[in-house]
Amino acid sequence: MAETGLLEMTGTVEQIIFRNEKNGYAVIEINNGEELVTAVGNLPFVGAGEELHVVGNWITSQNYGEQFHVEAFERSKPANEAAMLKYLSSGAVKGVGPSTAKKIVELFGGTALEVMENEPERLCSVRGITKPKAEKICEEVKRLGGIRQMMVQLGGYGISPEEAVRVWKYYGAQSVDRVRENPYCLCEDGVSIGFDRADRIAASLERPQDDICRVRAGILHVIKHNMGNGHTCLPADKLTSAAARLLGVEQSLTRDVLEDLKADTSVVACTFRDREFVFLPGLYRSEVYSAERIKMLLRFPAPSVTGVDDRLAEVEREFGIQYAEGQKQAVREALSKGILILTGGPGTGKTTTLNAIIRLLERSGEKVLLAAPTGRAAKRMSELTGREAKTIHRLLQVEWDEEDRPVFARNEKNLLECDALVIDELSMVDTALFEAFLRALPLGRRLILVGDSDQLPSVGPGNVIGDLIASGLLPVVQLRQVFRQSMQSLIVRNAHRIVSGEMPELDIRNEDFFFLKCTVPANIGATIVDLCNRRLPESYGFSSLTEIQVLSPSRKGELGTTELNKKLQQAINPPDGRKTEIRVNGSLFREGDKVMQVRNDYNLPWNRLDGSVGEGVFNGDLGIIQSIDRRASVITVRMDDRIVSYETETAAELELAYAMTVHKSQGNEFPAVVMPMYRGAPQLAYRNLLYTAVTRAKSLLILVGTPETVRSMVENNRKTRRYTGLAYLLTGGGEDEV
Ligand SMILES: Nc1ncnc2c1ncn2[C@@H]1O[C@H](COP(=O)(O)OP(=O)(O)OP(=O)(O)O)[C@@H](O)[C@H]1O
Repeated sequence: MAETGLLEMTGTVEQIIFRNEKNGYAVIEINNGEELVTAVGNLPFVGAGEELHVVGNWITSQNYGEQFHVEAFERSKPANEAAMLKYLSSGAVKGVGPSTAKKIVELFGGTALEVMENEPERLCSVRGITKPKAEKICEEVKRLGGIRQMMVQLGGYGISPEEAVRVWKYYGAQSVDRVRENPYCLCEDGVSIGFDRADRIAASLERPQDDICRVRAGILHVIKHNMGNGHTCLPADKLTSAAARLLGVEQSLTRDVLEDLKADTSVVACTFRDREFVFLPGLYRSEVYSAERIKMLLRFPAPSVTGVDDRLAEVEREFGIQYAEGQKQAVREALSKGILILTGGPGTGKTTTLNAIIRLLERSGEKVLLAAPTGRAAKRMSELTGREAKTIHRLLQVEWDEEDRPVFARNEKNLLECDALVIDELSMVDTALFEAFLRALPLGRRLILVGDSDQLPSVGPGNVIGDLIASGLLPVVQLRQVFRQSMQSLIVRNAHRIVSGEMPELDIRNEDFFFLKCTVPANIGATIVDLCNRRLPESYGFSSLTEIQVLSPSRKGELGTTELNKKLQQAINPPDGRKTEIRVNGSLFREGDKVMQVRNDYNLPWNRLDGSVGEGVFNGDLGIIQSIDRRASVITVRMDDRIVSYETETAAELELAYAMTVHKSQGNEFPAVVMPMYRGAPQLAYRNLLYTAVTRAKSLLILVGTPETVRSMVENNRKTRRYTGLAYLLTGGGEDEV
């Protein structure tokens, strides 16, 4: 069982010190006959009294000293009467408490488990155990036995105990049979073991390459993989050829199997302009719903507000501002039409325009709701409009089902109570979220969508803002004029140059945009670290932790966020005997580190310093690690005025955040941004990415690297092409469901 370099040990589990029920992580004490050993690792369903054979390594914990880190384990039933009593008293078998355990072991000794499993009627001789109770106990023991056996058997296929728990939840007692029959059942959404691993298991079972189950799973894998890249669908020809390449089979076979997938509605196909596109059913329904709902909103618009020009003149006087013609046009459209898309680059006055729109709508008695896709964007919207703005999820009163999928309490049956809904940062809204708020918006209400269509598209699948504009069906006002006040900023001027394909000015030395030429990657990294750790705090007074943000196009490589984070952590928050550290999923966290939440977790509880409590931490939320409790594996993070505790499982949602990818930075703004400019992955060297990075900086932007990299990004106008259906479905361009 042991692999090279690993140690083995056998003993009885004395007690469970800590256990995470969800992922099986546990801290236990093992008596190996000589001493009590603390062991940590993935030990699902392990109970006190069980005999364990563990394989792993000794590790030294700063707080707890030597611990045995378990990589793998095997278990056997409690070996003697004492172990049996310990096992049954521990509550491992539901319905059996310590006093019942004592009575059972007194009667049946070391054979208690066999009796419980095979002769439940004999249990009735124990006082207090009725026949139905005995049957229940028997079922529970069988279930536990089944889980153990399943874990051992699936372990033989390289499936970890944690993954085996997911398989069990999905397939129950049939788990092993299902995997043997069709290893690709592991790719189902609820199990989520990747296609590659399922394929290796299938190969070990000598399943042929052209096995239909394999081809089906391969096609679905290609679609899901592309969804991860933002597509909601794929052209059928591209899909079948990519799947054929992946699987090493003829395209004629993937074409045939695609027909089967269509026939049993595992996928949906649609023809747009003579080309067939393939969707997963959920995304197809989502785009169709959104297109139909938009058409309905256009057909049943909100009532027009009259006399806009006079009212606007009043607002101009109040705000002490002269609105430009484009802005006036936007206000007129917003008040006279049911839907408006307001778009424009930085400093073109979108927010200033929005403020007039909100003021005028409120004056005519409309109730206006404001929302944005991320917590940060909502916060910024609140600050700039002086009104409450929520995340879209919060607005729709999200809850999460067992599979962690969002379920919105606000929907077509429980509509939003408002006259107008304003959504900011539309470029970050993906297909599913767009559908969600359209479902909750009553007909006859106003919808104002604001965003910059040149920003990077949403992380999730879809190209909502692009498709809505491209459809030509909705009123769009594009603001182009940059106001003098904003023009003073070289960041804004250069952002506009970049978006129109011109080289930004790199030689100006006394404004807010600097370019530091550096041609060797190691020097670029060192310069960035020095800027963040010393030069910018000294010269500008920026805080390294909270005000300076390093952005990089990529996670990988010498100048990717992973490497930069290590270097920045070492410089800004170096190891210190007084600071506790912990390693989670290979990442080292230390007290005082800057971290980021990397996915939306609406159930994560927090408390404020003023004692108020709530839940929900969002993708992109930044914080500082306040304390680390290694024994309980808890990391406590302060995010603005909220304190959030992460346990081992949720800590996987944290990453170091001295550096973050440009994609992750969307919707955020930082006082100072520093970014490497060095040739990297060509698919990440493009104009929108540079534009998005530059527009994240409020007061200072420093690019470090080669002008050639800047040039190649500016010149590469490869708009990230996304295959989506919304624009076609809106224009009804001859779509035809197959
Ligand atoms: N009509 C106007 N006259 C004078 N100044 C204006 C006008 N409209 C906007 N501004 C000023 O231009 C600057 C940028 O405006 P605003 O913040 O509304 O732009 P934005 O498009 O929302 O920018 P960003 O996308 O960067 O947030 C602000 O300082 C604002 O006061």
